[in-house]
Amino acid sequence: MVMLEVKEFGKRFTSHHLNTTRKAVEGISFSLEQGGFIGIVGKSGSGKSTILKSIYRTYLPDEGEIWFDSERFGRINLLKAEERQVIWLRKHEIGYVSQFLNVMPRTTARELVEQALLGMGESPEAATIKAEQSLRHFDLDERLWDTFPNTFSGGEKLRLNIAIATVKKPRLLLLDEPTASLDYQSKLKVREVIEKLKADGTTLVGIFHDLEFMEGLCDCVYDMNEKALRGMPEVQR
Ligand SMILES: Nc1ncnc2c1ncn2[C@@H]1O[C@H](COP(=O)(O)OP(=O)(O)OP(=O)(O)O)[C@@H](O)[C@H]1O
Repeated sequence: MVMLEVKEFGKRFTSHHLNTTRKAVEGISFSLEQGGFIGIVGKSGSGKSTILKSIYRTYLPDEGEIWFDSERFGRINLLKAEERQVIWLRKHEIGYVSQFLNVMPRTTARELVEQALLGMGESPEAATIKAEQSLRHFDLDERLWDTFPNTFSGGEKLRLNIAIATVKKPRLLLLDEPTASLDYQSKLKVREVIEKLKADGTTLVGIFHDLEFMEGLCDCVYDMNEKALRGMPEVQR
């Protein structure tokens, strides 16, 4: 079953102070089966993040179509989805993880994961149990659960970020260079997390600068330069 289908997608940005409009991305087409993992590769500024942010509707795309197989709304074009539908999809079906943790200040790690579950309609009791399971699953040290994440290390922030995004078991998870600021050991942890998600049947689209990191994880890559899908390239060692 096709989970995500991007057709002739394009996005322009307008600079109001310069009174100019510039095409950042155009002619992007690919599709992704349920449980698949596409890595997007291409040079800096080629528009990789713009694609992910448009799927998540942080950006409102202005060309083409992005079809998503939603449990709630059926096949839905994310470019045309209403604001209330987008909010629902973000709460329940589409997760987004970057290297940055953008969360409510003065809220503990445990509360952040619980809030994601309460937003989905879980009872407070179930939210407490599932939040703890998720924090444990992603190896966040128990001593950190009731503290504020602003002092967490890069790896700890990322694991919390992934716990928040995945606790709702999204059908589609978008990974926007989550490992960019991590050391090798922390990257290995993220790899394990992604392998677990894949094993659970989550569909993934990810951007990673490091091709070696993607090897064996992605089923194929979308190359922004060639504007085509292809198998994983051999990594030069
Ligand atoms: N909000 C925005 N307003 C104006 N221009 C933007 C905006 N977001 C992205 N751009 C421009 O769109 C182009 C694509 O940016 P994008 O961040 O998608 O590239 P990228 O391939 O992810 O780059 P990198 O690998 O360096 O992160 C760039 O030229 C960027 O300057």
